[in-house]
Amino acid sequence: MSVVQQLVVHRDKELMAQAAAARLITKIVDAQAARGYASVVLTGGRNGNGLLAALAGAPARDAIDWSRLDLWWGDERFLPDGDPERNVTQAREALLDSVPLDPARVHAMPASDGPCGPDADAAAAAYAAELAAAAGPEDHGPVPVFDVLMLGVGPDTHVASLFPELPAVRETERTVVGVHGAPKPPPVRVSLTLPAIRAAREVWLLAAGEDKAEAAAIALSGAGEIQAPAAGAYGRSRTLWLLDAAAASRLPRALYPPASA
Ligand SMILES: O=C1O[C@H](COP(=O)(O)O)[C@@H](O)[C@H](O)[C@H]1O
Repeated sequence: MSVVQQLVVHRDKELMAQAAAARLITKIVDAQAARGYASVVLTGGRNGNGLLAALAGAPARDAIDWSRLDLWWGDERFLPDGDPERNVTQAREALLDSVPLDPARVHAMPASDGPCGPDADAAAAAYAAELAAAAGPEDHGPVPVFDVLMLGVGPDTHVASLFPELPAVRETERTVVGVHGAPKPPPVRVSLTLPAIRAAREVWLLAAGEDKAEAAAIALSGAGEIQAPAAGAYGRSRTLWLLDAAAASRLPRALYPPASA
C-alpha cells in the first residue's frame, strides 16, 4: 500500500505546538458541527504535552464543545493511578483539568493499581473491550473511526508504545496490547497496535527537536514498520507529519528542500 505522508515544518517547537493546537481546534469544531461529537486520541511525550499546553492557552479553545469530545490514548505507561509519569496525569495537568470535559468520555487506559490489577495484558484487553463497545456499526471494525489520532515520535522511531522490533509492533489482530521490556522507562506499558492506529481518519505524527531528526529521516525514507514503527502509522484519509525545523533537518532533500540562498 502506498501512503502519502504530508509534511508541515514550523520554525521551532513552540510555533509547532501552537499551530498544531489551532489545527486540532478546527478539526474538533468541524467534526462536532458535522456529526455532533468528535473523537481524538492523545499521545504522551514532550511534543504531545506541548500541544495540549498550547491548546490550553489558545482563546479559540472555547469554540470546542468539550462535553461532546471523546478522548482516548494511544499508549500509557503502566503505573499507579496519579503517577506523574503516566500520560493521562500529564495530559490532565497540561489541559484536561482546565476544560469542562464529560468524565464519561475521557477514556484513560487502566492503571497498574486499577481494577485489572498489575497485569498489563489484562489492562490491554479491558481497553480493547472499551474501544469495541464504543465502536458503532458505521465504524465497521473493533475501534471507533477516530477523527484525529496523534503520535509523538520517539528518537528511536517508536510511536505510542510500539518500539522497534518488539512483539507489539508485529501485532496484526489485537487492537491493544501489553508491552513488556520497553527500552524507554517504564518497561511495562499498554499500547494501541498499528491496526488500531490505522482506523483513524487522520494520523498526526509530532516531532520537534534535534533528537528527533534521525527518526524522522528514517521513518520518512521508506523504512519498514518493524524497524521504524513511525513508518507504519498512517490514517485512512490523511497522514500528517508536524515537525519543527530541527526535526526536519536531516530529511531527504526531495522531501524538504533547504531554503534557497
Ligand atoms: O514514552 C513515550 O514516548 C513517546 C515520545 O515521547 P517524546 O517525549 O520523545 O516526544 C510518546 O509518544 C509516548 O506516548 C510516550 O508514552
